[in-house]
Amino acid sequence: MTTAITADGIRKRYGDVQAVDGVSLTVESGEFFGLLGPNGAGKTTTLEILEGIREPDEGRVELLGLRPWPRNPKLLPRIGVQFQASAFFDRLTARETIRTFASFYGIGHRRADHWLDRVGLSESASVATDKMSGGQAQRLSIACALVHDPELVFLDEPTTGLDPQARRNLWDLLRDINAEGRTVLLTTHYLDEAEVLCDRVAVMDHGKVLRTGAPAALVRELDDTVRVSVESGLITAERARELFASAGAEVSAVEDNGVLLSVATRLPAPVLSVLAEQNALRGLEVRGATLEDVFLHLTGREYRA
Ligand SMILES: Nc1ncnc2c1ncn2[C@@H]1O[C@H](COP(=O)(O)OP(=O)(O)OP(=O)(O)O)[C@@H](O)[C@H]1O
Repeated sequence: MTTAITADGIRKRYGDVQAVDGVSLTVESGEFFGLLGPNGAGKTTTLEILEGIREPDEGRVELLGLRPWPRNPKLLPRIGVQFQASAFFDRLTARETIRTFASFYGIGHRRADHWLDRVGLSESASVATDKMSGGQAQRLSIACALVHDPELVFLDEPTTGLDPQARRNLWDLLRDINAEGRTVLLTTHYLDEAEVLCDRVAVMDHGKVLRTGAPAALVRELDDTVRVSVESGLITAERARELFASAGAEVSAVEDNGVLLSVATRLPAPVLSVLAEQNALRGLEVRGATLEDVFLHLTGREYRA
């Protein structure tokens, strides 16, 4: 495998805020890689530095073996950067927009229209960009990033604000783009999105990468904790702790957030017996660890997108 992106010790400060604080990562060619973290974690700043549109205070970046900063004209045809939908010209239609982007690369109308079709916008080609739905605008912005067939694609929170169906449709499109051999680097604050799409993720918080790995591997490192939850109000957390202790049920946490009483344990059977004896099983859910638990474990706090 060849390396598509290398970042070594990148840092960026805005006034008092250390937005990126020593990020190093490597993305292999063909990988679907996610920068994952809550709002303000430093994902967008990291992405902009990787893309070569923002200069880091420190550190070194290589894309496809080349330095992206200062702007490198040899690199531009090989990378695709998704702009936020708000950057479109309001009065242009979807077709005029993609043809405009295509013209920057000397690409003709046929190829531009092909990309409209690829993202499912052929039928909305005559709609002005300011009249498009959020999902349509996101798909158009992705088509504009891909119109010159780049081998490396950067996407900044491509599904934010979309309804669940529109998100799933976009996931299919992103998977196809990657399956064609393109390297994809995306930022997201959705844990489920990272879990479903990414070969590997870098979990970020406060400008640092806390851990990098395949989502499933990060979850496995947690040693298979299972979360058992029931409706809140059936039994207090304090009483539950006492009963688990006297029944010899090993639990690592019992929390009540007012909606659910959740128990983290590696052995769910005795926990379930205790709850059953107390007639406290209403709303029962048992689930294995997820990336949410990985974040909790790495930062000591609940994930808030
Ligand atoms: N141009 C800027 N000037 C000053 N501070 C900034 C600027 N851009 C970002 N920041 C700050 O830097 C930190 C990291 O922001 P960044 O946008 O990189 O994070 P993020 O993880 O992408 O968050 P979000 O999901 O909200 O976009 C935040 O505290 C943010 O307020």
